[in-house]
Amino acid sequence: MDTENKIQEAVSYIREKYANPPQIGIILGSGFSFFQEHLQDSTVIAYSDIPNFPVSTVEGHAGNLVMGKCQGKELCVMAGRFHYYEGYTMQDITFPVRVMAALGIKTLVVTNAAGGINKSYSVGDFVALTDHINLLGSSPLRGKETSGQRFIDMTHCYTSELRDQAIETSKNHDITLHQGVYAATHGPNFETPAEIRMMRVMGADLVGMSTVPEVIVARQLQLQILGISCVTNMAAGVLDQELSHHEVMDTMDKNRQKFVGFIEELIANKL
Ligand SMILES: O=P(O)(O)O[C@H]1O[C@H](CO)[C@@H](O)[C@H]1O
Ligand code: HPA
Repeated sequence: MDTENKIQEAVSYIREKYANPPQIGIILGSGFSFFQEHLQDSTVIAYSDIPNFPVSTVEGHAGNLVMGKCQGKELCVMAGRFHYYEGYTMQDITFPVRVMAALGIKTLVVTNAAGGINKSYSVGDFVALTDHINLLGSSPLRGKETSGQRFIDMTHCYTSELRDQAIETSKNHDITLHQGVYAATHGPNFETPAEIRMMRVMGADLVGMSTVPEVIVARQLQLQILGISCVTNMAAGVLDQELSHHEVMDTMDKNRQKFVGFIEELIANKL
């Protein structure tokens, strides 16, 4: 079956469960899954039930597509994302973005947990992405079968109006929101201090193991894109301490309330 038919199969299944077309898609990063509880009149659909969907294998990624309302808007929330390091292909991990676009979203909010490379950042800060560096070694648009345009422009990938609105909104909340460049690495091992020094020279402010494939496909589909990272730890070698997924989850847990107020206001007024 080709990609377009697979997308239509998934869309039909989701529409049977929840008829209202979503306006906004949100991908929740590691530890962000709690946000699904903030949707009203929601329908939770397990990824394992959706035709052609991959399933989550990472702690902190629930593995549900949650359709529902938030601040009067219709949302499609991915509580759990897919990473290249889980062994999926680039096409697999970005398939849900194609499905959300086919369901009708016009805006995609991509969140993630990331390591802070920029030494002016602190653990618990948030960052609105201005750009990214793809160190994954591949693109989700690679392949003989082209689903959509192949040579897409990446100059204005992250929508500046959405970023400006996020910065404005952050002023009403007890959060620090920087602007920065996200470097995506293959993972799943964390980086070495030497790799982090290299990424700093390249111009990266943050590092993580996701987001970029989803953003490339969202850009191909001409969605408006807002990328928000939580600095869950300082990147390897910045501090004299080892990194762990436990620390990543712990930081997200401590900062979840701040994030909810901020994102809800953004959804209500700006997205
Ligand atoms: O990017 P998200 O999914 O938020 O998760 C980040 O946190 C995990 C490492 O702790 C990695 O999967 C990294 O990419
Ligand atoms: N490196 C890569 N991915 C991450 C990190 C990190 O330091 N923190 C959270 N996700």
